[in-house]
Amino acid sequence: MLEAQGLSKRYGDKTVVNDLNLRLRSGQTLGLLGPNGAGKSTTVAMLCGLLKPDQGQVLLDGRALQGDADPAKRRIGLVPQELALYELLSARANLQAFGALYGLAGATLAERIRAVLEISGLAERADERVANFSGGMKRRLNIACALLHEPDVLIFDEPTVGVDPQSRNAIFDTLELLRGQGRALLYTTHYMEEAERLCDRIQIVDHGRSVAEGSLDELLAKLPVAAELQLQFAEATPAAPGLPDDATLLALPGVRAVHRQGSNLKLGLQSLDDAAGALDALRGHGLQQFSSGRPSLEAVFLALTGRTLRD
Ligand SMILES: Nc1ncnc2c1ncn2[C@@H]1O[C@H](COP(=O)(O)OP(=O)(O)OP(=O)(O)O)[C@@H](O)[C@H]1O
Repeated sequence: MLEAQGLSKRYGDKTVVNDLNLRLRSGQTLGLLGPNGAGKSTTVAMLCGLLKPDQGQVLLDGRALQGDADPAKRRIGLVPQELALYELLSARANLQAFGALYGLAGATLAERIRAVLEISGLAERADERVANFSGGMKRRLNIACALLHEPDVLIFDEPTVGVDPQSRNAIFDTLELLRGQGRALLYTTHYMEEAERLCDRIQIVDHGRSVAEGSLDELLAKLPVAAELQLQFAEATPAAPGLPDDATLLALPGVRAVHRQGSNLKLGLQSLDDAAGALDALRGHGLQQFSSGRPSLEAVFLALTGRTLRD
């Protein structure tokens, strides 16, 4: 539905978005996952026509968007990272103001306000001043504003930053509802757990470039290991008494990678079945706890960029 082709943006001599392609499909959530400063918000601004790309174009159903004044932009809803609300007005008055901006009025606007208050779980607080709302409630109202004009494409720029768990779950429910309605969703985040949980497809960006795109299973299939064993020791692992060195660990059946960080040791395994043998070799030595399972997106990011998402 919404497609970006070869988007690039430079600030001075720094290229912050570099030849980026992406595609949003109806009834699907695409996660744009990358560390702080990867270029996600800049990409979002270009997708919405708020920022002119230096190169590339944005297509909506195959037709190129012509910047900020293009009427087709009405089909796109943006939930910006920065809250854009009138603190001294009530939630309802905020929605009336945003609805008027979209050209909604009268009974249509009243019905849309009722519907989005319901979706965002704010119906009972509709007539309270926004200044009295928690951070999570403000976020939910921010989302409600973007839903007023029933856009086909919805873009969420890190909507859960600084949000309490209850509001975060309400936001996730809203995303699932919108996806079920056949809308195309883009969700930017630097929380890989959110990308894993919410997104049908995930595009990993780093330094403005797309480094991988696919479903979670497709991305995990890029890894040389199919499972991980994580162990925590009482002391930093180089000092733990008698703990085997990397070469010894790599000689164990199915062990393909060893990563040490502080008192944590992580083994990449060919299969989950190899976890028991590796664990036997590591018992004692001050082992405090362990867990095993399939690798996370973090492992994909590390394998592709040599860094962790939180570096
Ligand atoms: N107007 C601007 N002028 C100069 N540099 C900018 C401007 N806007 C963004 N940048 C730089 O571009 C890079 C990408 O920023 P952007 O906000 O797109 O990243 P992001 O992935 O959204 O990060 P975050 O998760 O922290 O919001 C950063 O290095 C940022 O400092």
